[in-house]
Amino acid sequence: MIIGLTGTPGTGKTSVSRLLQGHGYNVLYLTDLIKDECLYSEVDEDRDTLVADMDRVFSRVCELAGDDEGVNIIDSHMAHHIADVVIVLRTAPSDLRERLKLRDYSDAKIEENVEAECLDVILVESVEWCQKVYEIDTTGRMAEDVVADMEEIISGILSGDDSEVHQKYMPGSFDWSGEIF
Ligand SMILES: Nc1ncnc2c1ncn2[C@@H]1O[C@H](COP(=O)(O)OP(=O)(O)O)[C@@H](O)[C@H]1O
Repeated sequence: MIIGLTGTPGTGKTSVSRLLQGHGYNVLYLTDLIKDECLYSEVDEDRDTLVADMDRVFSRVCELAGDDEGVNIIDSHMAHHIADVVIVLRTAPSDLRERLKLRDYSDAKIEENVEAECLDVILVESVEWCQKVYEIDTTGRMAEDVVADMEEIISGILSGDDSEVHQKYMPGSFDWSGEIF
C-alpha cells in the first residue's frame, strides 16, 4: 500500500523518511525520482524548481509501488496529489522559519513557505483530495518521536480499524493563522 508523507518544506518529511527506511519501510523520494527520471514538463527558473509532470509521476509511482503488499512511503510535498492515504507533517510557523533559515533559500521563499504553513495550504489540499488524512505536529519534537507517531498510524491502518488513530491524529488541530502578520 502507498502512504503519502506530505507537508510544507522543512516540516521534516525527508528526515522522518530516512528513519522509517532504517526501520525497514520502502520509501520513494519523489523529488529525486522526478529529477533522475526527468518526470518534469518544465524548469521554473524564477522559482528555482522543476514543474513535475504529475501524470507520468503517478504512473511511475504505481509501477514502483502499486503491486507491493508492504508499506511504501512517498516523501514529497506533492504526495497528497498521488496517494489516497496521507500523513501531513506540521510545524509551528516560528519553528519552521528557523529550520528554513538553515537552507539556501531566499527570504521570499522562506516567507512563502511559512505563510503556506500558517494557512494550512497542504492540509486543506490533502483533506480535499485524499480519502484518509492524519496530521502530526513536529514542533519542538525529535524526528524519532514523529517516527513513533507514524508507526502508530501505520499499525492502525494495517489493522483494518484506524478509528483510534484517526481520532488521535485528526486533521485540523492547529490554528496558526494569527501568525501571518
Ligand atoms: N521533529 C522533527 N521531525 C523532523 N525534522 C525535524 C524535527 N525537528 C527538527 N527537524 C529538522 O528540520 C529539518 C527538516 O528538514 P527535512 O527533513 O529535509 O524536511 P522536508 O523534507 O519536509 O523539507 C531538518 O534539519 C531536521 O533535522
